[in-house]
Amino acid sequence: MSALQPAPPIAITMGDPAGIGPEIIVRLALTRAPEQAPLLIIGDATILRRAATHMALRPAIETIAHPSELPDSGQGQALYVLQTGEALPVDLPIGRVDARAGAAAYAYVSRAIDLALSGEIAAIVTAPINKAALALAGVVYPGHTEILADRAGTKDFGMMLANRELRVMLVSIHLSLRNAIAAVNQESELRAIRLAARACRDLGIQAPRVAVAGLNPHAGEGGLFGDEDAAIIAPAIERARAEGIDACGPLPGDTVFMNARRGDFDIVVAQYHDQGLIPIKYLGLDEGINITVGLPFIRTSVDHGTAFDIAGQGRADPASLAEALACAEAMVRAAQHD
Ligand SMILES: NC(=O)c1ccc[n+]([C@@H]2O[C@H](COP(=O)([O-])OP(=O)(O)OC[C@H]3O[C@@H](n4cnc5c(N)ncnc54)[C@H](O)[C@@H]3O)[C@@H](O)[C@H]2O)c1
Ligand SMILES: N[C@H](C(=O)O)[C@H](O)COP(=O)(O)O
Repeated sequence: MSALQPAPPIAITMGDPAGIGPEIIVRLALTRAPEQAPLLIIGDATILRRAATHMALRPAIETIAHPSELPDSGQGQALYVLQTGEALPVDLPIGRVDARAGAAAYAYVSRAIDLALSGEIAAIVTAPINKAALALAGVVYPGHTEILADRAGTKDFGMMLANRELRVMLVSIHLSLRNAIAAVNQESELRAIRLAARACRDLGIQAPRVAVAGLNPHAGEGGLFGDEDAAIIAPAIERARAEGIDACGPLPGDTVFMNARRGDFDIVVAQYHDQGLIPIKYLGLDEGINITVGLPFIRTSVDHGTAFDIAGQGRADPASLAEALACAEAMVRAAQHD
């Protein structure tokens, strides 16, 4: 896109209406400067108004039929809502798994994907969905990432979580631990290493240093604790190195994140969901974000879930959503200058 053309707006999907998504969106809007562009939300105006009322906040909440109706600037603290589907009942239970909420959350993401694929929005930022509610609504995908990748028609995608101290790319995402171990093969390793290097380059790191965490304790300790590290992961790293990627490992999973955090590596490839996400989330949910790598459009997300335990109490922190929006804005600017 030409640097002279304004980019289309970024859309935030509201997430599960019974979770903290609506309240962190309202709080985020009120942290913005009035001269900024207003937020475009794909969701439900009734539920956003309810969240604002619970918190005794009064942002302007307008509904629109298309992103092109969004004012350019001057209403930074307003929420413009692309209402998707029937309005939900104002007494929809808060903090509970509900099939109506799961179906609505899925509809918001689907609408966002349509708009991103047609170029009518520049990026998608997602507030959290609840996977149990999604499943109760009959949605077959476990999470956003799988929905986005399938709808975008790509199998070459990955989940990256990042904060100011660490970046992590996962070899597998939403699988049982047993299935995640079974999913460790040379192709899944190589794909994750390539995506990790690509994600870093997209963030402006010219020669990314990629560390690969081992699967077994002490990366197998010479075969004493399993042979996957030597038999599968090490050869995949060699293949990545032959392609020119500065990859090393497998390194013991219990210390590789510490080494990356002190600056030895730009990103760590983690062998399964919790191996990679525990170090990120342990540093705090407020700075972390989730980026889907490999899509034909930009997607960032909060690093936390629907937090049903505090939903409706006005205590949810919008910091991760603010970071996810800021990251999407930076990625849109970078893409404009490509
Ligand atoms: N981006 C996403 O859509 C996303 C991400 C993670 C989890 N989830 C889903 O969310 C649901 C609940 O997951 P969970 O309970 O494991 O994790 P969670 O992140 O919802 O909650 C974990 C803990 O962190 C707290 N917390 C989370 N976000 C917070 C915030 N913004 N401010 C203050 N405290 C916050 C919660 O109160 C809770 O104590 C699950 O269905 C899960 O799959 C969705
Ligand atoms: N694995 C993510 C996490 O724990 O933060 C989360 O489930 C979100 O995944 P999606 O972005 O695919 O919904």
